[in-house]
Parts: sequence; C-alpha cells; structure tokens
Amino acid sequence: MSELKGKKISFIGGGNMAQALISGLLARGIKPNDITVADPSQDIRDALKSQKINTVDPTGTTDTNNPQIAAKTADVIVLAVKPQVMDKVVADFADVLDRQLVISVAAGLSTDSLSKMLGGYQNIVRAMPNTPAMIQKGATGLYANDSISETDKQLAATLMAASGLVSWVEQEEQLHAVTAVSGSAPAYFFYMIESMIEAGVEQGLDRKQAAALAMQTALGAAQMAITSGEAPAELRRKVTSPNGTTQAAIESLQQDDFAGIIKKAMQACYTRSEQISQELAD
Ligand SMILES: NC(=O)C1=CN([C@@H]2O[C@H](COP(=O)(O)OP(=O)(O)OC[C@H]3O[C@@H](n4cnc5c(N)ncnc54)[C@H](O)[C@@H]3O)[C@@H](O)[C@H]2O)C=CC1
Ligand SMILES: O=C(O)[C@@H]1CCC=N1
Repeated sequence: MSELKGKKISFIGGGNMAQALISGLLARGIKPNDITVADPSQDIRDALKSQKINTVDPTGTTDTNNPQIAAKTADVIVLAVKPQVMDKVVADFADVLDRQLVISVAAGLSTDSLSKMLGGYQNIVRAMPNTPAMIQKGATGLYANDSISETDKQLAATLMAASGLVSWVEQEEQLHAVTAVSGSAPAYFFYMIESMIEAGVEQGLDRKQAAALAMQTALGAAQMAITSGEAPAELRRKVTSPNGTTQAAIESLQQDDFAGIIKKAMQACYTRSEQISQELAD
C-alpha cells in the first residue's frame, strides 16, 4: 500500500463498483479523509459521509462543491459512472487534468474514446474489476498503453489490489474477455446458486437450509480450486464415483451442453462489451 500512502483518490460516481473498491481501500488502511466521491445521489453521499469520506455534489456550482474540486485535488481519479454517461460527466472537469492518473472501470469504453472525451488527456489506465471487491475477493483485469509510466502502472495495480487479485492484459481488446471471465461473472455464479436453492426447495429442503448448503458448497469448491493445486477437471473427477450420483448429475449437464451454454453466455458478454466500445467510439 506504500504507493498509495498520502495520495488523494477521487471517485467520479459512488455507486456499486465505487463502493466495492472503496471498502477495499478502507480495509487496507487508506484514510477516509484521503478519499473524495462525486455523486449526484444525496443518499449515496450521506452514506459515504457517515464513513468520514469527503463528498461533492457534481451538480453543485459553489467553490467547494462542484465536480472540478474532486478532480483538481486528486492524485488518482477513478471513473466509476456508466459508460453511456461518461462523456457528459467528464466534460465538467476534463480541463483541470494536468498530472492525475485516471483509472476507468467503465465496461467497453476504450482508452482512445476516453482520451477524446478528456480533451486528449493520455494518462489513463483501464480496469475491469468485479463486485466481490466489496469483501476484498475481487478480480481485476488492467490495461495500460505504452505511454503510461511504470510508477503510474504500479499505482493503479496497488489501488485495485486493495480489493483482491489483479492481472494485466497486453492488448486492450483482451478486456472484453476479462469482462466475460470475471467482470460480469459473479452474476453467473449467483444465478447458479439461485437455481440450486430453488431446486433444493423443490426437492424438499427448507429454503434457508438449501441456501446455506449451496453457498457453502460454492465457497468450498472455489477455495479448493484455488488452493489444491489440482485442475478443476481433476477435482470434479474426485467427486464423481463411477455410476454414482454425481455422474448422473454431470451426464445430465453434458446432455444439455452445459459447457456450450456457458460459452454462449460469455460470448454474448464479450460481444456486448465490443458493441459498447463501438457505440461510444461513434
Ligand atoms: N457493477 C459491476 O459489477 C461492475 C461495474 N463496472 C463498471 O462500473 C461503472 C459503474 O457501474 P455501477 O457502479 O455498477 O453503477 P451504479 O449505477 O451503481 O453507479 C453509477 C453511479 O454514477 C453516479 N452518477 C451519475 N451521474 C454522475 C455524475 N455526473 N457525476 C458523478 N456521478 C454520477 C450515479 O448516481 C451512480 O451512483 C460502469 O461503467 C460499469 O461498466 C465494472 C465492473 C463491474
Ligand atoms: O453489466 C455491466 O455492464 C457491468 C460491467 C461488468 C459488470 N457489470
């Protein structure tokens, strides 16, 4: 965390993703007073203020309460608004940028498009995090072009690492795949858990009991996959007794082309990320 010590970090947008990243920073000992969040929602600002985080209203116009304040005073600016509103949002403060590192978490929005929105400003790193950042179990893909200094790359990596694992990609296009593999992926696992709970209830379990068993199993499986040193396919094999219950379940999944279903969903995610890039470049 030494790279972040004393650095002023401003979030433009204080919604789900910003709050997830902020909780990681606070958990790593970053002082709330070094964090500023600009968000038009009074409720969000009140919740952040109660954690002693500085807030500004981006619709404000006074000297101490306007979007430029959050940008001007920052060493690092994290852009965490929806990609579709980014151009309008950054137009309010683009002209105060001179040295700040800008980290964009917006899905699909390319560094080229963002740089244009920022009047040609180049010091941009793109990040694709995910919401488990909220409990410091996030996974973030990072991309920086060749013009970004090693110091700023390290700063970006340290900031995102406060929330979990970070992994650099060489090509910006690879962030579409990161979005499919980890950015959007918590939702796939939640959907799997939801579906298992429903099926467990139909099979006669109490809802709370089915939820507890399904969630603990998801946690245990993920932790084993990470720590055992064995490939997921091998771990699966060890659950599957010949002609037993697991084999029956896996064969049913295979008959319904489980792998193909996942591949198709991830392709839809990738394609939507590409489309957003295209829409915002036009
Ligand atoms: N939610 C997720 O799992 C992930 C989201 N992202 C990216 O993070 C970004 C934010 O997404 P979420 O946090 O999910 O959305 P969100 O809707 O929870 O947060 C967006 C926030 O922007 C605020 N906002 C709107 N206009 C503003 C302005 N002029 N100035 C400052 N703030 C303004 C809204 O009030 C809202 O609180 C998106 O670009 C998304 O692609 C990236 C990875 C994962
Ligand atoms: O659904 C979305 O567009 C955002 C980006 C990745 C996760 N949530």
